[in-house]
Amino acid sequence: MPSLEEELFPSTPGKFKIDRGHTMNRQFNRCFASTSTMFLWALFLIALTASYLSFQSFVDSGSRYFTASWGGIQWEKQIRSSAQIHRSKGMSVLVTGAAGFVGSHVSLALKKRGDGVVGIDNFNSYYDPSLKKARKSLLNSRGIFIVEGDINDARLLAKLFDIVAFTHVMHLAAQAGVRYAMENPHSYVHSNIGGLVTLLEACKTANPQPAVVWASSSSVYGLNEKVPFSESDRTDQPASLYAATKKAGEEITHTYNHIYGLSITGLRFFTVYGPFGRPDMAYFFFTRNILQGKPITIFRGKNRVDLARDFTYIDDIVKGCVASLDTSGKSTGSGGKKRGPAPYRIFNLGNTSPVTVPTLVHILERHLKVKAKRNVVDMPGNGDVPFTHANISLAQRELGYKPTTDLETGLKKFVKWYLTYYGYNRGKAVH
Ligand SMILES: O=C(O)[C@H]1O[C@H](OP(=O)(O)OP(=O)(O)OC[C@H]2O[C@@H](n3ccc(=O)[nH]c3=O)[C@H](O)[C@@H]2O)[C@H](O)[C@@H](O)[C@H]1O
Repeated sequence: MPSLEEELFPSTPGKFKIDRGHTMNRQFNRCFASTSTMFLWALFLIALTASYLSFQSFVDSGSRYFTASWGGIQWEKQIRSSAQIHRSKGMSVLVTGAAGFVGSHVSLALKKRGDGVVGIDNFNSYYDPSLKKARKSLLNSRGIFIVEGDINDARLLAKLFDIVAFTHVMHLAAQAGVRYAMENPHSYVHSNIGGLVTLLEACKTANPQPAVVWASSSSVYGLNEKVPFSESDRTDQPASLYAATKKAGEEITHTYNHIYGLSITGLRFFTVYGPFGRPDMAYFFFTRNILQGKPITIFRGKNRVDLARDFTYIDDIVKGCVASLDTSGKSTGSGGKKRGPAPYRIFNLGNTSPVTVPTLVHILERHLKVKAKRNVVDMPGNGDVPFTHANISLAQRELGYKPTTDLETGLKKFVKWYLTYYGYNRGKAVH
């Protein structure tokens, strides 16, 4: 039997030099017995070549069609409408990670006061994407459009800056989570370093350049023992790859500020929690386990010392983010060239009152009215740090940042949201 290739390309040079025997020759002779058959074959080959070439150029010029669902007149219209500013001296902000925890809250706050907001999010499955879709629906209902795409997609970013002259970028897309970095180290490099550079390249090239405010992390303080943590403290002893990529982000943004005149503000968030939060964080999955009657594992530090975090409520973080955007100052570059010095700032956004993990569990038990099944173990060497504590005086001075929600109040709001969102059925959360 002739191969498919032989059937379609009977005149391929070389093919017919091979003597395939009598049967083959008979078929060949039958095929080309008349001129009209040959003509039809020629037409067929021309059509095949033409469609192959046009397919190739389609693939080359539009590989995005195979990887993402963006583009088109309707799509651009939605972006323009979402970016529209509805207050005087308002801004148009590109929010990366807009379907994420902090991203969705910041987007809503900006939109509420009349700023233009366009979101971008890749809706990855690091945690339940249905929660991200729910946040997206909420944002859509307030007139915020979220582009489904990746910050590593330079063509998409260029297109967005083509459509809208964003005045600001609120960069919150990242691979979060301290302990997951041991499982999937490359996802941290991909998002927190590769994605950041791709985004900064787009920002530096944009004309006008936007001011960039982005999420660093309290984890950059790593093994620093001087408390409370101040922005001028050592940050060269990260305890996890997550922390290392955030620290790298601070250095990378510095170079873009230095070379291209991008206005940069890095925000070191301290364990942010609240409604619509991240299910990979302890307060969130402790709640789920307590309601489901499952045990929770509480890590304990050296010499049986409790671990503590400067838990910071989402609304306080949002105020810090918005104030950072408002005070960011302008980028000075254009056409990829620096025209003068631009601001480079780093702020702690914490709560300034660390609470131990066992206390966090007590508060949850009280709000949930269910007793936790505790399993206390020594802190594994998984990237955790024993405590965090923010000095926020710089943010207070420069941004007017003043957190107002303590853990007791914040967790009460979280639990209320959790029970409304997931439901509560005799100790079983419905997921
Ligand atoms: O501020 C940040 O920059 C980071 O904050 C957050 O990290 P963390 O402060 O580590 O929060 P989270 O995981 O909720 O653990 C809280 C506490 O529970 C303890 N913990 C945790 C898990 C467990 O099973 N048991 C336990 O005791 C654990 O040892 C810890 O003491 C963000 O996730 C991270 O993305 C980053 O933004």
